[in-house]
Amino acid sequence: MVGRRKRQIFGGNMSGNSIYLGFDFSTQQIKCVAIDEELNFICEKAVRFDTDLPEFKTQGGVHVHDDRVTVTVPTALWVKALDILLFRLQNGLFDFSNVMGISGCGQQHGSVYWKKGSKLKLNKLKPLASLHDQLKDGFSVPESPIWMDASTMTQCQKLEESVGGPLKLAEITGSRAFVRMTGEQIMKISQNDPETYANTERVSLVSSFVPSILIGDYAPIDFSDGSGMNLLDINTKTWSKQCLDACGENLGEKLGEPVPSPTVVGNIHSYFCDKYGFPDECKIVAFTGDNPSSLAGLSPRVGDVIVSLGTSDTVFLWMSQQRAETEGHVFVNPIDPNDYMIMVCFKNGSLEREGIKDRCAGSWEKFEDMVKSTPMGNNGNFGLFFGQVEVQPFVKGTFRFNEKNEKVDAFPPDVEVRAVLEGQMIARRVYSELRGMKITQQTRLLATGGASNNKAIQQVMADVFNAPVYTTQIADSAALGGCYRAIQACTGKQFEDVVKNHPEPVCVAKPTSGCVEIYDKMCERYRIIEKIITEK
Ligand SMILES: Nc1ncnc2c1ncn2[C@@H]1O[C@H](COP(=O)(O)OP(=O)(O)O)[C@@H](O)[C@H]1O
Ligand SMILES: O=C(CO)[C@@H](O)[C@H](O)COP(=O)(O)O
Repeated sequence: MVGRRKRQIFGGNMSGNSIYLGFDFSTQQIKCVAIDEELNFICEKAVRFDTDLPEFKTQGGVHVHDDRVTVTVPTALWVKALDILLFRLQNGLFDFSNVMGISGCGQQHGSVYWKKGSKLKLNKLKPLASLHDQLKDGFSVPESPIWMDASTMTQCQKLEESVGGPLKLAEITGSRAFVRMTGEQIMKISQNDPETYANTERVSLVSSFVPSILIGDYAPIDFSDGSGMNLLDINTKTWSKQCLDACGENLGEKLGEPVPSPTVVGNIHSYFCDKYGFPDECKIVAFTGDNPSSLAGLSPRVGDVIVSLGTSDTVFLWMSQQRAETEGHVFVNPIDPNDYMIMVCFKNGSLEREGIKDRCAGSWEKFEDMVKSTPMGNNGNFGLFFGQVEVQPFVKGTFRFNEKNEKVDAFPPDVEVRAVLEGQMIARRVYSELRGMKITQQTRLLATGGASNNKAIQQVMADVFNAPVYTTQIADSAALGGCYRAIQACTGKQFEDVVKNHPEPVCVAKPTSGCVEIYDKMCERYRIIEKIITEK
């Protein structure tokens, strides 16, 4: 929630102030938050892929292919979801006529392949037909590869070799090669299906695909989400020729020029004015990645560390300097392109917790009680749960060790629920520390995402990191970040001025006495266990 939630009803903008919308196209759903320039909350709406769009047959928002490593989303699903979301807002009597700016974000790394001729389709959108009917045949690759995909090991190797190794690639693009990165995904298509690649006139990220529909033309990729592609030189903020050449012929032309994140990319297309009542002058601001957008939506203080618990778990912070590492990622900062954002990402987040909740507890309430009933350190039991191949370590499977460090096949339910939380948070801490994160007396952990209001998760996080956990009332900081960034770019205000009414986060969990000794040792143990399971 932003400011005081004084106007929760649609059409609540009685003052006639300018309204700003923030969209979040994340893994399991799309969301929209509306606020005014003073940051008063107006409304929010969501469309969930599995339940609201069952015809696309997604599970957890995605299609996992038979090989278990290819993971995609039908591009047309996102197109249909956008119309449904706007229709739901309209049906709730939301008045679009004061919307002066829109921005937002998309799940990172996912790519969209526009077929030759699609630019014209975008230009000519007509309000009498749906977006889906007009655009569904506009994609040369109908299933967009997304961040959960792990099918590009060969391409990772090739890209690293082509620039002189993993560290060199990290120096140029902010990350060594990772299977989910967009450059590697594009390389796979250009190698395996050159005809389809040649028939593609534009490659968008999820984050540049949505504003392309909104302006009815190809919208540029922003520097911050562009940093998650292994293609952008984060030092010069231009595409790296070496990387482009390794990934596909004429790739620069298919990507278009990247832009700073706070850039107005065009006015809204008449389709949206005629159908929903947006004003002609409504500006569309470049969208960015969902994690960079959360950085904006949480408006952190120096030293704050953000822990996002969505489908993926990520840990990130704002940095004014960066150093290349083979762990984690450096992105160009979404608010100030001269600064950076440092991040580590874990694929097995909410879906692993949810599976164990279903199997061992039945409800989140029971899950919380079970975690509370077990001691910090779980009496020496340690578990790592990788239902999908993890980002780091690059491993799949379930690994349970008892207090004698013997491998066991199962834990009692209450041990299992604590084990998943401790194993996850310890891995998040170890990798954040490898990436240079330092917890000091001043550090606040700002928790966000679907799982961030779970009391047990908050407490385990506070104990493992030895830092207090804070939340804000709107858990969807990514969509909110879209609103803030829209105000920043549309009004030309400094970001600090935009967020001056941003509500102070509230402390929800403090470290328990004795946590340091327990979890410092468990972090050491994690490193040993990780070696054992990766060597195997
Ligand atoms: N009370 C809860 N405790 C823990 N996790 C929860 C709770 N409520 C929802 N979640 C988790 O939140 C996840 C969705 O988070 P969200 O940030 O909305 O995802 P995304 O943005 O990736 O689509 C779900 O997969 C679910 O497991
Ligand atoms: O791959 C990454 C970040 O590098 C993921 O964090 C995606 O950006 C998906 O985000 P959520 O849907 O889990 O928020």
